[in-house]
Amino acid sequence: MALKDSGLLRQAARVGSRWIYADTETGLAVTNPATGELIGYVPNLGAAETNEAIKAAETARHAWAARTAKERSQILRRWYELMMEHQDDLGAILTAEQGKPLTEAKGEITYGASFIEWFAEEARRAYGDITPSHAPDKRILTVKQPIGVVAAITPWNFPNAMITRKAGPALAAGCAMVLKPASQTPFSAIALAVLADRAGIPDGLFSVVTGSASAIGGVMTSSKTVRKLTFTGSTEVGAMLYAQCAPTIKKLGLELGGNAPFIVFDDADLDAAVEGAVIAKFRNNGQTCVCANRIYVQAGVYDAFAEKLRAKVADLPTGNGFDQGIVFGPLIDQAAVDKVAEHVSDAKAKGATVTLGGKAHELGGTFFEPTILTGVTADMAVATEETFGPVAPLFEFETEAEVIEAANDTDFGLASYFYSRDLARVWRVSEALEYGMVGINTGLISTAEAPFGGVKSSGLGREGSAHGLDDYLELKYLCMGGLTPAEGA
Ligand SMILES: NC(=O)C1=CN([C@@H]2O[C@H](COP(=O)(O)OP(=O)(O)OC[C@H]3O[C@@H](n4cnc5c(N)ncnc54)[C@H](OP(=O)(O)O)[C@@H]3O)[C@@H](O)[C@H]2O)C=CC1
Ligand SMILES: O=C(O)CCCC(=O)O
Repeated sequence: MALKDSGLLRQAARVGSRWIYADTETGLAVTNPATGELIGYVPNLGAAETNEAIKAAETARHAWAARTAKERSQILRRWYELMMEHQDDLGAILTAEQGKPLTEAKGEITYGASFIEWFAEEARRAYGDITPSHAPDKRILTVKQPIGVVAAITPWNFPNAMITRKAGPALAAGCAMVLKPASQTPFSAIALAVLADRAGIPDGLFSVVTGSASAIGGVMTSSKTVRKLTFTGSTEVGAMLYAQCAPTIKKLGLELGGNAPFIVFDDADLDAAVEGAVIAKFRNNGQTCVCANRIYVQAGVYDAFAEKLRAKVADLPTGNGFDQGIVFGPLIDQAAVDKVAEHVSDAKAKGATVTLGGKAHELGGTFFEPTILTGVTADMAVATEETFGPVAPLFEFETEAEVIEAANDTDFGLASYFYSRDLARVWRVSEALEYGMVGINTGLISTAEAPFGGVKSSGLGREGSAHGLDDYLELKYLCMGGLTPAEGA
């Protein structure tokens, strides 16, 4: 891969103060999902190296937390600037290992960098407070302190931004982080560690350990030194990690699966709803936890919406993410293709109609045709399971009450969306949806300024926004006694 700065593609893991290089015999191969070509190797590390990284983090964190918030802020700011300076190379590495089109990959770098920028600013705002006291000789103070060593496990769908959304607040708060990136996309994480070094982030403060998920995760979850685990990925693995963390009573941040409803009411601006559905459904080829998974359209506009969406999506090209103008890249792997194909065939078998796509793409590999299904009903797998692929299932509904009940009838509660121009309905529906996030007349809700997170099986905690910093801080209450009341009081 031709990069402007070839040092960013490093076939090595960052463990404490050292880089451990991969060899081709024992290393893990990383391939391009669009072509199957080998990109390189990362070391296959396990328990010993994870312990080493945790120890280094525990050592590094004290001096880091003792710096002024402004000093931490300036170093994080430098990290952000380096990410932006190297946006082209970081985008190219991301497209090579993840598959998303280059423009979208560079967009993810801007998005990822924005978390470092935001938390560089928030570092200086970890305010405590003073509460009116219950006794004349006492004062009640609250201070916020860094939680300590944080372990992070991140997925392949956003190989940059899901890391910075965690590392930004952790380091801003004064914590140290040990990260295990997804095995399919480790080079984006490693490039971040290279830039962290260049930005002056001290040794041990941000380790990237590649290798066996169960060995690394086992040490992270059982370590008494690790005080918080932050994870983005499947609900199944998240629940397992939650259980593994129980004996050491860690704080947990879990960003898990979703089953987002996208509701179009009769009174919606239909063209805007179609634009929003394209973004909410097909961003990253349907491989995000906030992707619209169920599209509910009111009976009066169902046919018109279905046709407008079909016409719009039919024009969007699929191919290698490095080719000009591509909108849909490959899916991450064959398992993803199989799941998408299963959901389509299950829906067809139960009576749905395929109005666009519906099968593996003629390009072969892990490419799948963007697909639209009409006549979809609640008994189909697409209604209850996250497809994580480019399938838009359109359900028809009659009343607001009916669609709210259907939208909430799921174990998940991450993102939801609806389109309406009726102000009273906007409030009613916003309040009735049992979700952590609601997009109202928009299909794109993600930004560093907003609290990202879910309820129910979609997880715990919030990332981004001012609340995102609090997830890496502990509240400490200071009760100051023995204060002599003023004479005569
Ligand atoms: N909420 C979200 O954003 C995401 C949701 N998903 C959902 O999950 C499905 C499966 O995707 P998948 O990539 O397998 O997601 P996983 O949850 O398996 O992977 C996410 C991360 O967890 C790690 N991991 C896996 N098993 C363990 C373990 N036993 N202990 C510690 N860490 C572990 C993975 O490591 P490794 O890569 O080494 O296996 C990866 O870093 C998708 O189809 C989608 O539905 C997937 C990705 C993101
Ligand atoms: O899929 C995810 O895990 C996160 C979605 C990306 C975003 O919108 O921030």
